[in-house]
Amino acid sequence: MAPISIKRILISESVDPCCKKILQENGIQVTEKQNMSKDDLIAEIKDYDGLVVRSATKVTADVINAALNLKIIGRAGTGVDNVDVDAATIKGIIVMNTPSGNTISATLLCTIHPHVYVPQAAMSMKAGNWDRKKFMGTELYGKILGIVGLGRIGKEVATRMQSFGMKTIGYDPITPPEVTATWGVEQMSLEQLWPQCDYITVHTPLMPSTAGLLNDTSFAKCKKGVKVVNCARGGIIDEDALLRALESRQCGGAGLDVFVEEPPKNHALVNHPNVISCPHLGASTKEAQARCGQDIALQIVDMVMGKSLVGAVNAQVLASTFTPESHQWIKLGEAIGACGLWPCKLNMVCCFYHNLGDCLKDSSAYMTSAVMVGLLSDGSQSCPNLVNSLTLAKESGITVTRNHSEGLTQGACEVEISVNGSSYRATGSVQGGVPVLLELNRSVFRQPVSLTGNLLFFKAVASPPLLPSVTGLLATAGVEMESFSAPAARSGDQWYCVGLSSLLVDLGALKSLVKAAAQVSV
Ligand SMILES: NC(=O)c1ccc[n+]([C@@H]2O[C@H](COP(=O)([O-])OP(=O)(O)OC[C@H]3O[C@@H](n4cnc5c(N)ncnc54)[C@H](O)[C@@H]3O)[C@@H](O)[C@H]2O)c1
Ligand SMILES: O=C(O)[C@H](O)COP(=O)(O)O
Repeated sequence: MAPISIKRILISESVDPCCKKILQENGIQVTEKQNMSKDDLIAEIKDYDGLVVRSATKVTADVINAALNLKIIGRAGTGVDNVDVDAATIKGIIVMNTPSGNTISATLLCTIHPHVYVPQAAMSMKAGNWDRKKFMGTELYGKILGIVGLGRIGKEVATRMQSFGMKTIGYDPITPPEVTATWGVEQMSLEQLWPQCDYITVHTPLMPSTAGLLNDTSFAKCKKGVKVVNCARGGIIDEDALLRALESRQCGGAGLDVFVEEPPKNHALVNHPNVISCPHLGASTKEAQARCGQDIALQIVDMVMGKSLVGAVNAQVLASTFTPESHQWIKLGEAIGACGLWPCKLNMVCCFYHNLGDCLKDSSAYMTSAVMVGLLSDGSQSCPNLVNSLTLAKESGITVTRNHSEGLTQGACEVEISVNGSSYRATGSVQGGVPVLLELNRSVFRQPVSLTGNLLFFKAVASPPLLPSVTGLLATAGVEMESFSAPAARSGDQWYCVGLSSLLVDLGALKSLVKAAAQVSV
């Protein structure tokens, strides 16, 4: 990827000092200013190329639009729900997080469970009491824990709670049941899960599909006295419904680290005797903060040097494609009303899913090879946000099957996408930190194709004059061919990939030579 010039960064929250140090050592000026009001931030942000935040800074569209030079928003932590990712993407601003930095700390907090009333007992003793009857707890041994969201934290919570003798069941729309079975979590539908649980803990991001996941209706399906934990994001458990359930004793207790409004103005939940709460402390350990601070600084430095783009939850992808059925060239960017810029979310793959899903479904447009490119660029197991992308894909009616089976080359991932009854398949892997495409719709490339830069994919009948014809055509369009990746097979319809100096303004120029085409800028 091309280097990005970042000269000045604003850190607007308490981020570990190593972050500032690493950035400065790499020639970036750093200003730290905490507790800014929205207006202060809007006035301040104008001068910076980068912004580093935690969860308290609300990086709204107003802030983003006031930023004249902003190129990167770094989240030293996991959740990016405080950043308007769409607004950033539309302005071409990369949003990146450090998704693994605080996993263990967050896990720690939610496993310190309200099974005994330790905080209340401690307060009572500080008040000079010795009350051994009041604080009767319950064992975890033999109890059933329902884990909603089986990603990084969900997995760590499961394995720890199993060590207390709990049976762990769960639900996740993306992490496959056979995967969670290997770490002892039996998956089932939420309908089946609610009535079985003695405890429920949620570990999903806050998204429209997870807001109010536990609500009046789901509480009613739970065992009387169920205990719940929310160390993920305020609002995943509906706060009003939780209060009602606590008051009716349908819910026997809650452990809350996060709130819809932080700090909460309404203290009804915090003050409830069966609630243990913390002021969003899931990531508040020295180790987690050091990791997140270091990770975000190094990720930014790597991006500035053009080495790699790690942790980006959005990426600017310009793509267009050709629909062979209608024999019409369409620019999908325009189809989704974004002038060729895909307003993607949670990795470029997600833009294909989330924003294109409806477009593809409704227009029965040809599923683009670009989709697969997007997938493969995130296709490695190391891609932390893939699960979220896949969630959104599913919501858009696109089925994605990922296969890391033994039949594949070491470390390779095969992706099959079904939409509108058609399937498309690609195989790729990550080599030297760079995602590569190995095979596209049965065209096996002679050399792995690096999925970086401006790429044109096209399907054409293999023939010796193809390369000179394409080169000539590109030259006429004022675009240089920087690389050419051909398939191993030399006959029939094959997929090719060409690295371009810039994307073609109009893919239609290729119409006379190719049967299908798509271009992306990664
Ligand atoms: N309290 C804290 O300080 C703290 C610290 C770290 C993370 N968090 C929060 O925890 C969340 C989870 O973190 P993670 O690192 O485990 O993320 P993750 O991306 O590894 O896992 C999230 C999981 O949720 C699943 N999911 C998405 N939609 C779902 C749905 N509708 N139902 C069930 N599952 C669904 C995803 O498929 C994924 O497996 C973060 O998004 C963040 O908001 C809080
Ligand atoms: O999503 C996260 O990483 C956690 O909620 C931590 O947020 P914080 O960095 O504001 O503590």
